[in-house]
Amino acid sequence: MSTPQIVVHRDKELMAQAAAARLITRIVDAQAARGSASVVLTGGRNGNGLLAALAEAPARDAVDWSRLDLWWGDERFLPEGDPERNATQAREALLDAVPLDPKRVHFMPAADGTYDDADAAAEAYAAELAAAARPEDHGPVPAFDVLLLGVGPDTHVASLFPELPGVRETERAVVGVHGAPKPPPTRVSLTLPAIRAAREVWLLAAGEDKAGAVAMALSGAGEVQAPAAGAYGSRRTLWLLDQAAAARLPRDLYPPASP
Ligand SMILES: O=C(O)[C@H](O)[C@@H](O)[C@H](O)[C@H](O)COP(=O)(O)O
Repeated sequence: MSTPQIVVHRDKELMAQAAAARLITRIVDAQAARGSASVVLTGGRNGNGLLAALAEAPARDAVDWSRLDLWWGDERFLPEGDPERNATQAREALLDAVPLDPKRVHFMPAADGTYDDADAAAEAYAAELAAAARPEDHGPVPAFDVLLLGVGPDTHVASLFPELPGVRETERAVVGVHGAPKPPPTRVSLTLPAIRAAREVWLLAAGEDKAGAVAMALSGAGEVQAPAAGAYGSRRTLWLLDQAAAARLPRDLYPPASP
């Protein structure tokens, strides 16, 4: 478990641009060290804002897109191409604009009849993750280089909501989620143990409606009540915030924001 580091940016646009620059560097470094890199994407405005900023970043061509594995932290269990699917939004923000290897883009299953329900889809995704894990990963999912998470105003991350069964899961890597308070209600999500297999976990939050959630998760709350508190990487846990989302954090937790 790594102690959270907090970085506060002036506003959400700067936060997205700085996170995109940071992600480019991390991918390039991982590709230089090991030949490829793996990133887990999140849904939501801030995750998509990061992808859109990456699409605009001049340094994006430093990434070898054909040697990047992409996974998802969660997905809304809807038909392929639905505008509310995280995959559809990620395609629009970035993925359709860069030369990825389709074999390395691991979409979560869609509600297209292949799987009976979100639980069966979750099981299939867990099998895909297990097949990609190498012995040195020491577990049923790969040791992702960077796993991105948006933080909800109720402290949810991926589709792990406070007090729902998903956040209590300790065995399975992926679960079907039913009755999510954020629509749509049926989803597929990585669990906390799968999230914690990542080398680096980056949590993104912007806006005043996130200030309470950020303060709660970083002030010692339990992960069942505050799922974001249980999201950390084996080497690094980074909270990337704008000033509004950081407003209720004790000032001694982070250095002043850039002007
Ligand atoms: O499928 C989803 O909705 C997400 O993966 C979810 O966990 C999201 O990241 C948070 O709700 C934050 O969303 P915002 O960045 O839009 O606030």
